[in-house]
Amino acid sequence: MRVAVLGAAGRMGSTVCQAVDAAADLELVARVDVGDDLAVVGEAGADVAVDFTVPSVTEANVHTLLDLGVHAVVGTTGWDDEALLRVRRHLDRADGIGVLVAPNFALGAVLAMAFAARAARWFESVEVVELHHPDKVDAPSGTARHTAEGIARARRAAGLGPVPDATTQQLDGARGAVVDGIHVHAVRLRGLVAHEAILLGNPGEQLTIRHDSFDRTSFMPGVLHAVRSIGARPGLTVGLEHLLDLG
Ligand SMILES: NC(=O)C1=CN([C@@H]2O[C@H](COP(=O)(O)OP(=O)(O)OC[C@H]3O[C@@H](n4cnc5c(N)ncnc54)[C@H](O)[C@@H]3O)[C@@H](O)[C@H]2O)C=CC1
Ligand SMILES: O=C(O)C1=N[C@H](C(=O)O)C[C@H](O)C1
Repeated sequence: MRVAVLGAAGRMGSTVCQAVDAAADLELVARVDVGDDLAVVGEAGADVAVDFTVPSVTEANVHTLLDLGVHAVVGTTGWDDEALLRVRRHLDRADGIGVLVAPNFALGAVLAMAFAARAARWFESVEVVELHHPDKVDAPSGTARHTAEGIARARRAAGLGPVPDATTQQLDGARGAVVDGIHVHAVRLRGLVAHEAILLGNPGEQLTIRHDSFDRTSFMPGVLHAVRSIGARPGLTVGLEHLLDLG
């Protein structure tokens, strides 16, 4: 299988290039970074392109890949419902092509999100705290947004109301961002890579579900699994959980 990497000079892109290079069944045929023409992906005969670029360009990259007939595995964050809908519509005209948009490829992070959604219906309170390196450009993390959305969906399905919160006075931002009714807090600290804690509370007890990526190699098994699987999954898939039978 022939693989192109977009954002190849970045922290994630360079790690993906190493992982693809080291995989006997994959061939790295194009390394693309800022200023390069995406046409090289088609010229190199790539079957799949992996995108770890920046939120401001990732959607345009995916549309170009679809025009080139190349499957896409996207780890870049910053996607909203409108952008996903535009890709879905484009896919209607791109027969047999698959696109995966996944906010986190670490298997432990995907499991943490699944566990949190499973636990959510049994707890009155829940908040999400994400902690990252300070070079990250978006907040809250894509993972935290996806986590909060999964929790909110599970709470709605169980008929739970809003989380309790008596706050009537606050400094702006003191209670974090609110994603689908769930409070999400973002920490940026030198030395960190990517971490998330989901705090679930009931009278007299707390459950904490925590995941830590200490190194970007943690994302590689999930990325390679997606690269190998996406060709058999036409259309748009959001979240690696759907490729791991956890969705
Ligand atoms: N889904 C997941 O498991 C993970 C997702 N991420 C996300 O991946 C993205 C990248 O993260 P990092 O590698 O840490 O960032 P980074 O800043 O180290 O790398 C981004 C790279 O994209 C390049 N780039 C910018 N515009 C481009 C364009 N138009 N075409 C091609 N390349 C372009 C930059 O020059 C840079 O080399 C972020 O959105 C981050 O949140 C990060 C880690 C894991
Ligand atoms: O920017 C990062 O580093 C990460 N971004 C993703 C996110 O926003 O969720 C995944 C992981 O947390 C690392």
